[in-house]
Amino acid sequence: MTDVDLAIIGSGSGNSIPDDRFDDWSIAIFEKGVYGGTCLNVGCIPTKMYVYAGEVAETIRESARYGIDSHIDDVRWRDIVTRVFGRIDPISLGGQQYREDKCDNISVLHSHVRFAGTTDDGRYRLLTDDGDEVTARKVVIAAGSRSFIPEAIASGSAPFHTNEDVMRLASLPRHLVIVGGGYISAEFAHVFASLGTEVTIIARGDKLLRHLDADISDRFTEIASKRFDVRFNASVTGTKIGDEGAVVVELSDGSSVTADALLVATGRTPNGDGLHLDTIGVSLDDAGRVECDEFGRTAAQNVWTLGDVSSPYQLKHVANHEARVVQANLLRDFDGDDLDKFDHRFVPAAVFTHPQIASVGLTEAQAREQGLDVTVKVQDYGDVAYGWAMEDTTGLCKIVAERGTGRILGAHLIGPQAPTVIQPVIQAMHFGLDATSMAKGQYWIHPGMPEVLENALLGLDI
Ligand SMILES: Cc1cc2nc3c(=O)[nH]c(=O)nc-3n(C[C@H](O)[C@H](O)[C@H](O)COP(=O)(O)OP(=O)(O)OC[C@H]3O[C@@H](n4cnc5c(N)ncnc54)[C@H](O)[C@@H]3O)c2cc1C
Ligand SMILES: NC(=O)c1ccc[n+]([C@@H]2O[C@H](COP(=O)([O-])OP(=O)(O)OC[C@H]3O[C@@H](n4cnc5c(N)ncnc54)[C@H](O)[C@@H]3O)[C@@H](O)[C@H]2O)c1
Repeated sequence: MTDVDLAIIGSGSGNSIPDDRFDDWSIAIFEKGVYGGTCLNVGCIPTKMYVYAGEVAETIRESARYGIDSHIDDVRWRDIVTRVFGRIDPISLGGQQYREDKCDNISVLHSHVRFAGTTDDGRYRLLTDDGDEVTARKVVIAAGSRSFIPEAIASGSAPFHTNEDVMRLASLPRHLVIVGGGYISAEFAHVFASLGTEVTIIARGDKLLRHLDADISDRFTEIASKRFDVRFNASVTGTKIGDEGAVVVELSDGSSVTADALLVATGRTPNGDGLHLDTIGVSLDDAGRVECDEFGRTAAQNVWTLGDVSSPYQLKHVANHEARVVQANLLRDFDGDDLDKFDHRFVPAAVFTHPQIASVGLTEAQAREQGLDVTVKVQDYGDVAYGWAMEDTTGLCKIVAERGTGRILGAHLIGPQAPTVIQPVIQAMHFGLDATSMAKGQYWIHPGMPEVLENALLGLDI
């Protein structure tokens, strides 16, 4: 049995907690999977490397519009896979080796771990599947989330993929069917279609990216419906293996889709259910998240949590922010009155599909539901100089603000570089800058794409 000052469950954002302020703490990091967690290995980073390859392919395809004739000779899938993971795998391994070989105060245990109550002197008992027992004075639960697989697919006979393995397929599928109409679906549909795969999306509702502002989800749904075969209002009732190993996905309307591969992108389940949290008096909420307060404290003394396992926002920038808060709080008293708080006021998000999408704050519908006096301006990308130069016909920027005060309530963009273009609005909201001051109180580089923001702000009826 080993005794440590701090146990960290999960090497994603949890791995960023031990810095030099913790050099005299003994620390155990538990990781049952690949070191570095979801974002690095099977999430944000590799997906965006594929998205970039997809963007290059799309640029070539669209080049004739600008008087440049070009064509794609070949898509070397194996080389794309090698480029992506040839860069990522060494980073994961390097991070693991740094903790194992260079941090004398840290041990890494490569196993699933769970709680087993407390010792007589109040230390937390942690048992690994490998048979190790560790006791800890403080614990950080940073165990992330996993793909949710609908029962009809889990119990079907056809093989399926998730984000864990779809980026390492042996060859580029000719036809990919994706179940789900959210983030992961929108990003992978773009990637695979760009590289030449025929894509079918199975969506439960009548729109894609339904959680976004209606103008954005409507626009994306319209664009995606032209690019992919989208089956709306359809659920999967079963799967089977067809001729020559094909995947057959059976739908609630009696139809079926036959493809080479099936990708499941139907949300992510927090991993708190595998931790035996009842043994330390910590509960999961109705969504399966580890319950905590705004400081990251669970109901158990000196047990903290952060990221996908407990957060309503399954986003890396949120997990990282929460890790910084918990890191600062670990160095203080659990019951102190000087703890840092999670700041979830204006959490931005982006979907790296085509066109790119970014949003922050309230949708127009949410602002109206709150009874606010709302003013809205939708500005087309094509009406500002750079969007016009690109001959953009689909991009839009929507700003939602409060009439009278000019308080910015939300911003929603679909169009080239939307996740970059939106950043000044995120900053304005965080620092309390109103729409008029933001529009008129600074220069906007002409003819830069952020002029789409300037014009939207100026167009508000405040
Ligand atoms: C395909 C995809 C693309 C994404 N793209 C983006 C993006 O572009 N931008 C963005 O902001 N977010 C993105 N996300 C979300 C982002 O990856 C997550 O929000 C983030 O990685 C969560 O970090 P975390 O530290 O909470 O969990 P993780 O990084 O998942 O780390 C948790 C770790 O805990 C380990 N673990 C779990 N249970 C145990 C246990 N009992 N014992 C031992 N180890 C355990 C797991 O193996 C895992 O490695 C994406 C997610 C996916 C799936
Ligand atoms: N760019 C990014 O920041 C990024 C990219 C990818 C993933 N992520 C994170 O990962 C999370 C998970 O992504 P996701 O796309 O899996 O989830 P999601 O919540 O974005 O979308 C899930 C989709 O699956 C559908 N669905 C849910 N249950 C279903 C069922 N039983 N049968 C059929 N359809 C069902 C939903 O209606 C929805 O369309 C996201 O919520 C996001 O937080 C972020």
